[in-house]
Amino acid sequence: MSGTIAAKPLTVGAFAPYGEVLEASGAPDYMINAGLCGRYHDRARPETDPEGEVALSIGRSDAISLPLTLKMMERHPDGSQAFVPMNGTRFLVIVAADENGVPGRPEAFLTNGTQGIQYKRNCWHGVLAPLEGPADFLIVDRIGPGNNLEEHHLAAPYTITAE
Ligand SMILES: NC(=O)N[C@@H](O)C(=O)O
Ligand code: NI
Repeated sequence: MSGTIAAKPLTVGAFAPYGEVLEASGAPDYMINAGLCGRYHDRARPETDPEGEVALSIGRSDAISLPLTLKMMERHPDGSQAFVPMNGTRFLVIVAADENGVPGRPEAFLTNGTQGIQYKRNCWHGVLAPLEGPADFLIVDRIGPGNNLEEHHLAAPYTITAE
C-alpha cells in the first residue's frame, strides 16, 4: 500500500486507539495552589516493562518539510513514549495499527501547538515531526536494558500532507 494521507486535526477520540492526547481543554479536574492553577489530572500514565524505568528527556528537533515522505515506522515494545512541545510547536503525529507484525495503513494527525501526545506501548508511529524548528520537546519514555526500538521500512512510501 502507498498513497497520499492528509493529516487531520488531533482529537482525544480519534487518537484513542493509539494513545493519549495531553491538553488543557475544558474545565480542569480540580484547582491547586490556592486556586491559582487548574489541574488536568491523570491524562496519561507512562508504561514500561519491569526491567525498565520511565525517564524524562529533551529532544531538540529540526523541522520536517511538507509534504512528508513517510518511509519508515517504528514502535517501542517495552514502553510508552510521550512528546510534549516546550514552545508551542505544532507537529505531525503519524500512527498505524499493527497488522500481523507490520503497520497497517497509517493515520496522520496535526497538533495545534497546545497539545502533546503519548503513544501506547508498542504502537506503530512515525518519528517526531515538528512543523517548525529547531524545536524542543519533552520526551517521556522507557530507558533500560535491551533494544526498545523496532523499525519497519515501508515497501512503498506514503506522502503525508497537512493543510
Ligand atoms: N528515539 C526517540 O527518542 N524518538 C523516537 O522514538 C521517535 O518516536 O521520534
Ligand atoms: Ni518513537
